[in-house]
This record gives sequence, structure tokens and C-alpha cells, in this order.
Amino acid sequence: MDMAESSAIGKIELGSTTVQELLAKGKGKGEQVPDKYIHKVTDGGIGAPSASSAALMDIPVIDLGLLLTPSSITAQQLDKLRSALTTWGCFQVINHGMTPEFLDEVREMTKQFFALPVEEKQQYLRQVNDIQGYGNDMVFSEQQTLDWSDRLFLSVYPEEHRKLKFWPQDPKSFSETLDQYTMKLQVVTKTVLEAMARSLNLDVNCFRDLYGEQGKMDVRFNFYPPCSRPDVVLGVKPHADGTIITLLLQDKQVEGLQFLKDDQWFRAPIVPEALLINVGDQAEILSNGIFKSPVHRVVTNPDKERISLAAFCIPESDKDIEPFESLVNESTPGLYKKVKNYVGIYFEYYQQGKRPIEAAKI
Ligand SMILES: O=C(O)CCC(=O)C(=O)O
Ligand SMILES: [Fe+2]
Repeated sequence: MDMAESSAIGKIELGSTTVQELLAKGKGKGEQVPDKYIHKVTDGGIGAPSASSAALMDIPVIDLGLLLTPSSITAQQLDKLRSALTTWGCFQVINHGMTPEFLDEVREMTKQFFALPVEEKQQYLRQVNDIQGYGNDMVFSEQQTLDWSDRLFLSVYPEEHRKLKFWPQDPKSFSETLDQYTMKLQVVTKTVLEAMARSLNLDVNCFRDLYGEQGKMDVRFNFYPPCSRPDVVLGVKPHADGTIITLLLQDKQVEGLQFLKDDQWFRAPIVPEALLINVGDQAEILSNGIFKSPVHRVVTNPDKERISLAAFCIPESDKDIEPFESLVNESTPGLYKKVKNYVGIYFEYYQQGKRPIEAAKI
């Protein structure tokens, strides 16, 4: 998430090393995972990885081509979409305008970047209290349990948010491919936001208008090295996204992402040619709780590394985010207060280990 507001709320980040650096120094191998990565039982039920193998989710794969033009949209597809977003809060899309080869190219450049020597990646290192760049989880307290993952976080849209010094020179095609990829994602985002509105019988532009023409897109490349203690270490701790929606490109071979539903964890299936799209807290608020912003986490793998690429869509910061009027009436009261610049609120709650959306509940 965009945590650029961190300094504004007076938090000072404590420095820490990347997982890759830790492993390069020979620490974190075997049983020697440092204590600060270990989830204790006291973290509560959902914080501690469970050894039991989670069941596979049954989420629909939606053909985006059919949602592009009003003439091809059927009630059946909209039902399928609404049903996915009210139960799981996510779905997969195919026929999104990108070939499987192109998606492989994006995955490949992600792997290549993280495979660069540690010293070479240092030039892209994120500065303390800045969100953009290469690094790990932001650390604000000695008590924080750390994620077993390294990231490269880049703002891609609007273009004036780009900090090109953090865009890798190696592999050479990185910037151009990222630019192409995110341009395609802008189209996918618009189509999905429109379909979400249609599925609730709302004005087709209502989600899009609140995202705004200058709505932000930030991307986070995630790298999960193998971990010798998958029983107690998580790649990403449980969270829901503070976005309106998030578009995720998953690793093609290695699973890891899990979603919480009815207090149980379920594995997200890999569909190589698909993007996984999930609702974020801001769409849950706008839909007055009809769409679920799902809690999810990433587990670690003892033998294999994993990559993923998340694109976070964040409404313009001056938009009032509150339940759509037409979804609020006497029998269904509004469940959320009006929020603005939700990302700032998100950050503060997240760091306290609370679900940020609680702050918006009436
Ligand atoms: O790696 C994944 O599959 C998901 C990562 C994630 O949830 C995030 O970056 O917010
Ligand atoms: Fe997430």
C-alpha cells in the first residue's frame, strides 16, 4: 500500500535488511530463521500459519472480452461477477488483452530483477520513510513480525508520481515492459469497475468516477525466497488491501496466496493466463458492504521461490468515499462513514495490527 503518509503521522521507520541480504549473509538458513519473522501463537488464530493444508478456492474465471461492450454483456456474467465479489471478494479474468507470452515476459523480468547481485539492487534501495524502491516491509516497532518477502514498489500512474531512479536498468526491457503492462491494466481496471457497477444495477460510471481520471496505480513486485520454517513464517501477514481494486499477476508455478472465508484459509488456484482481481476496502465501503474486501495472506515454501506482481488502484485522494446513496435506505442502513484519503487511515490502523476498515464502520 502507499504509505507515503507515514512521516506525516509522525512515525519513524526502523531500518531493516532485505530477506535476500539476510540469506546472502548465511543467516536465516536451516532452522536459523531470526525470531522477528516468527509468528507466535499469541498473534492469534489468523496470524499464525497453520500446518494443515488449506483447501483450494472455487473462484470463477471471467472472460473480460464479454464485459467490454454492452451488447455482449449478459445477466449471467454479471451474476457470476456479483456472486464472486459478495462471497470471496475476488475472481480471475482471462481475455484481458494480454497474451500469455507477454505475462511470462513480465514474470521473467521480475525474476531477473530479484536475481541481480545484492550490491546491484542496492542502488534501487528504498529510503527510510519513503515507499518507492527496493526493500522489505516497513518496520515501525520492535514487536512487528516481519514478512518473509522483498519488494520493489513503484508508482506508475499518474506519471508525475514516477520516480524513475527506482526503475531497474537491468533487465534492459524492464521499464518499457512495465509501461506497457500498466497501460493494459488501466483498460482492465476501467472495464472491471464498470462491470462491478452494472452487476449492482448502479450507474455504469459510479465506481470509475470515484477512482477518478487521475486515480493512482502503484505496483509492488513481490519476491518470496524459500523459507525453512513455513510452519511459522509468512510471506505476507494477513491483510485486506486499502485499494478500490487490486490486480494481481501470480507466479506461474508456485502457489502461496490464501484467502480467508468463514474463518478458514483457502488456497488461490494458479491460472497461468489469468489475472486475479480482488476488491479493496474502498469498494467495500462504496458498495455498503455488498462487495467483500477479502483478508488474504501469503504462506512460505520450503524449497521454491515465488514471485508476484500486485497493482493497487487508489482513488484520487480528494474523493469522498462513502456508500452509494442508492444502496442506502431504511431497510439497509449505511454501514460506513465517509472517508477521504483512506490510505492514510489504512496505514495507521495496519501498523497497530487492526483492520483499517473498522475505522470506517458506523
Ligand atoms: O503475492 C501475492 O500473491 C499477494 C501479495 C499481496 O497480497 C499484496 O502485495 O498486497
Ligand atoms: Fe494484498
